[in-house]
Amino acid sequence: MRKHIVAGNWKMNNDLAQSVALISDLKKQNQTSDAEVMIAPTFTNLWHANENLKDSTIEVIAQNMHFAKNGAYTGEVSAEMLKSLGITTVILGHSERRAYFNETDDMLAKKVDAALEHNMRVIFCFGEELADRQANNHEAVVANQIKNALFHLEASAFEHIVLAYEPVWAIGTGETASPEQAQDMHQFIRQTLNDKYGENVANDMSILYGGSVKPANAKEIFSKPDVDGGLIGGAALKAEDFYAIVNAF
Ligand SMILES: O=C(CO)COP(=O)(O)O
Repeated sequence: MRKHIVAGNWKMNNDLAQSVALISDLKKQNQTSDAEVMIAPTFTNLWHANENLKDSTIEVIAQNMHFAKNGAYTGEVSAEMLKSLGITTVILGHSERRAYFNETDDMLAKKVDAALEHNMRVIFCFGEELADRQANNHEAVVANQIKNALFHLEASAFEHIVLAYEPVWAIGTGETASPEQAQDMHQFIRQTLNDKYGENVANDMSILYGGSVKPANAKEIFSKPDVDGGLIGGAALKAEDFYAIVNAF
């Protein structure tokens, strides 16, 4: 079902003490919007974060996982391991994973399959680079990222998927897509889903925008009809800023 979602991606930030402090600050915030709220701490902080937020309205989610059940994959974490902590949602395909850790569409398709096999929800990220947009190729790039990793799935699988459009040129740069650019792309994404799976899948899909969302610009971005929420990086590291965004709906 389509809903408002605001998810904080902590990336590789916050050691244990900082994470404990931020969670304590988050618990003091007041939510006035209907958004579903999530935070994605590092693997090392998942257990305590989840224990601390069990009775709260904040869901603790993972930033990544491997596609295999277990085995000789040094440094990796599986769906079963996440689920053993009570984590049932995972971010997959973030542009930093694609750029710095060579994650390909094929690999992401396997990760999506593994997450769904374990009854997990996936926040699937994609987005074009600056050169793609300058070459007016952004829609084709995004359509391919979605098709290559997700279009082998049956329509029913999309109930467990949230999409996150994050233009690479807007991540951590302070430069956001304009609300109109976000809306245009989100509409295109919904149309792409419609063409393949029909109206129900397209209309029910929650599509998040990510890339320099801040308290000052969240309201305008979230006011667009095809923007269902945000994936927040830098501004998710301060409880007040994060909740200003959560409450921007
Ligand atoms: O990559 C992002 C969230 O996943 C966005 O990061 P920033 O909000 O820091 O630009």
